[in-house]
Amino acid sequence: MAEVSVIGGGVGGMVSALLLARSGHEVRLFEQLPRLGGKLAEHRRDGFTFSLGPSLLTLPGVFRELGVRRELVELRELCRYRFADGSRLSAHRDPERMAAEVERLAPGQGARWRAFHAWARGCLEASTRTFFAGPLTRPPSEARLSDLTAVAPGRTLAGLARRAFTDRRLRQYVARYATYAGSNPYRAPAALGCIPAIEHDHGGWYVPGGLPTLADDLARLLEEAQVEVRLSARVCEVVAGGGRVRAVRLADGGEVGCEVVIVNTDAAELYGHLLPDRRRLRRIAALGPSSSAFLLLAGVEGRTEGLAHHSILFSADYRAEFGDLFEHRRPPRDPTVYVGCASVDDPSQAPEGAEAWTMLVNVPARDPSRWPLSPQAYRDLVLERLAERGHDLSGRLRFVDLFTPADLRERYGAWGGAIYGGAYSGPLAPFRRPGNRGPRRGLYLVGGSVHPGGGLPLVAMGGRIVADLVNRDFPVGKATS
Ligand SMILES: Cc1cc2nc3c(=O)[nH]c(=O)nc-3n(C[C@H](O)[C@H](O)[C@H](O)COP(=O)(O)OP(=O)(O)OC[C@H]3O[C@@H](n4cnc5c(N)ncnc54)[C@H](O)[C@@H]3O)c2cc1C
Repeated sequence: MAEVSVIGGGVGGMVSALLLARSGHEVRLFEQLPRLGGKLAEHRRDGFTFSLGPSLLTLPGVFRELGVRRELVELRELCRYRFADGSRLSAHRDPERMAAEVERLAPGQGARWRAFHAWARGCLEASTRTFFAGPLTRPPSEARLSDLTAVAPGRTLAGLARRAFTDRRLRQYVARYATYAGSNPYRAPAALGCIPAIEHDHGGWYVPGGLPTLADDLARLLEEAQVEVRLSARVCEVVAGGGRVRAVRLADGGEVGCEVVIVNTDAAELYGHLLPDRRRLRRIAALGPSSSAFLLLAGVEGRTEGLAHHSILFSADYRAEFGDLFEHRRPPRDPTVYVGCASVDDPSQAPEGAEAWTMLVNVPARDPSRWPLSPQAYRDLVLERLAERGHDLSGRLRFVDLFTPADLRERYGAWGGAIYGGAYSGPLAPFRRPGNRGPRRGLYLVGGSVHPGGGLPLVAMGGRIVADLVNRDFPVGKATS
């Protein structure tokens, strides 16, 4: 049995704390904010509720296995896409309906979508046996030689899209999945193309009451497992000596001794401040930050005919958009806009006769004070683009609250406001991100900035990987000195 300190109450931190407490360790979790959940958070105003983070849940089985029993709503339409030429594509969950919809949009491409889906499924199966299965320190026992080729090594996601489809719009649809990892499709590995198989084979889900209620479920499970949760408790140092961790030091001056420290803050925050390590920090910097988000949270008067729960309104030139994001590091002049409206499926999210709209634009992980235009001016640009693409909200806005990269950085300690730590840039990027074991005995990392990556299911899988590592290194029932 070990005394375990978890720094950060995001999903990765909560899952590892839960599993280790269930294994019999003594677990304390320190969260700097007054609530658990990290980026899984909400914003409320005047009867409207908005998610500040996740809006789509995938692979819900990962949470059910932990004991989350909440009823979920499966979305039959995963997302509605609108392309710059005005054409639309409804991404149906059911693969056959999706293939028919692709054929309707672009005759001749339905069969190509089936082939692409079969490839994505193979890639997902290979990734599940290998990449998601463990800490990557040794080949997983289930791995097969063919898994190496199943993930299309050496190809970018945009390259994969070019091979899969001859229609420009469908290439944009595939490339879009890089943004699930905050990355540039023209640099990100093709393996991210497995995400459509996650959505079409396992579904996309909504959590009634809003996705952030999942954090409340996990908090209840932590209480049952007798994890000691300390809120508004910022850790400012990991104390190490003799090659192992010894304690965590709190900003209020207190120190708590422990044999195991699990870091759920960004890896850059660990190596930059909590346990400075310039070499490891340089390695993270070399990845370049993943993208951040600019959110417009709007209380909208009236109901919008035919609005989907999730919509993507694409830009005209994806290459230029990602050039703005990752090369010029400025908010895209012609951004793709995500519109989420949970009140389509859940009336509790907005007052009667109104809608809660979350509009998300990918922006660089950079302080808005260094943008070429102010957040207010960019807000107006986004609303203009939206109006051009068929959603004119003028006269319907009760309010628009903004959430910027500076908020992501200040609230959660996210590196420059990056959502997922380092970007997936280059074919080997997934293997160059920080691993789950730290450079001292008893030090582990979990969460969106480390292996296996960000997004709710992956950070939860990371929590399990880290709990397994700790259980192996500090078996319950054995002295661990
Ligand atoms: C706008 C947006 C949209 C997203 N959409 C989706 C989606 O649709 N689907 C999906 O699956 N995922 C989505 N994600 C990603 C998902 O939210 C994250 O990958 C996941 O929640 C991150 O979990 P984590 O374990 O890395 O912890 P985080 O959420 O990063 O939490 C880390 C915690 O550590 C705390 N902390 C930091 N430093 C300290 C310290 N020194 N002491 C104590 N506590 C500290 C922070 O306050 C925070 O609570 C989205 C994220 C964002 C921002």
